[in-house]
Amino acid sequence: MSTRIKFCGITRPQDARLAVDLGIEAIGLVFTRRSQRFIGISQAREIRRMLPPFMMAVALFMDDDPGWIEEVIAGVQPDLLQFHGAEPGSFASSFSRRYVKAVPMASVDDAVAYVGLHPAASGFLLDSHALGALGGTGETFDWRRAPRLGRSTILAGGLTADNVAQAIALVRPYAVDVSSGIETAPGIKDPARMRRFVEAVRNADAAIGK
Ligand SMILES: O=C(O)c1ccccc1NCC(=O)[C@H](O)[C@H](O)COP(=O)(O)O
Repeated sequence: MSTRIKFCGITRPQDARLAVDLGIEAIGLVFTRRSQRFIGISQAREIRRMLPPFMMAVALFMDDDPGWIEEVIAGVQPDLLQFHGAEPGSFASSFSRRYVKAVPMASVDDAVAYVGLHPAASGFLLDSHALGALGGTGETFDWRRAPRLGRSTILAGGLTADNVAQAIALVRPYAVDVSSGIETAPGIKDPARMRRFVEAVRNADAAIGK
């Protein structure tokens, strides 16, 4: 089973188009207003419409107001929600949509216990940031701390074309998630880096017989 790929923090149609052409599985749209990668509903809807069947639009939130989350769901129709804050499981599952919970690895000692707080989550995005801090920083964490969660493991935080092979070999994640490692500036993706990242993941899979 090949390693799935998600490009997070997409803000421009041309970047979404290349993501489609590269055959990756998902793009992330950031709806938390504090982010430099924030995207509004009308732009997000335009990008959402460009996605072919079986490619996901993931809506990212961080301790956002439930009214805003409902507005995004109604306006964009994301396939999956992704929560990066201190949202309890009851809150995350109250939108009747599948969701992924980010695990703030800088603040979490026992990732397995943290995961247990979200029994309804479809997956867990292991990210480098601390609880309450913004993601998309380009920082890595010690991959040896990654819990073994099988198909629920999404590895994130500081991945690039240069280090993703090592990360895949060590963690064997279901999917990898990248944002700043394929950018020239926050929210501005770089076509060459996007291509190199996908190539590096494909080569890493081949090297471990995946
Ligand atoms: O991207 C943001 O600005 C952001 C803001 C608040 C919470 C999460 C955010 N991003 C999450 C991601 O883009 C990724 O899931 C992940 O953190 C990877 O980022 P990077 O280290 O830049 O590859």
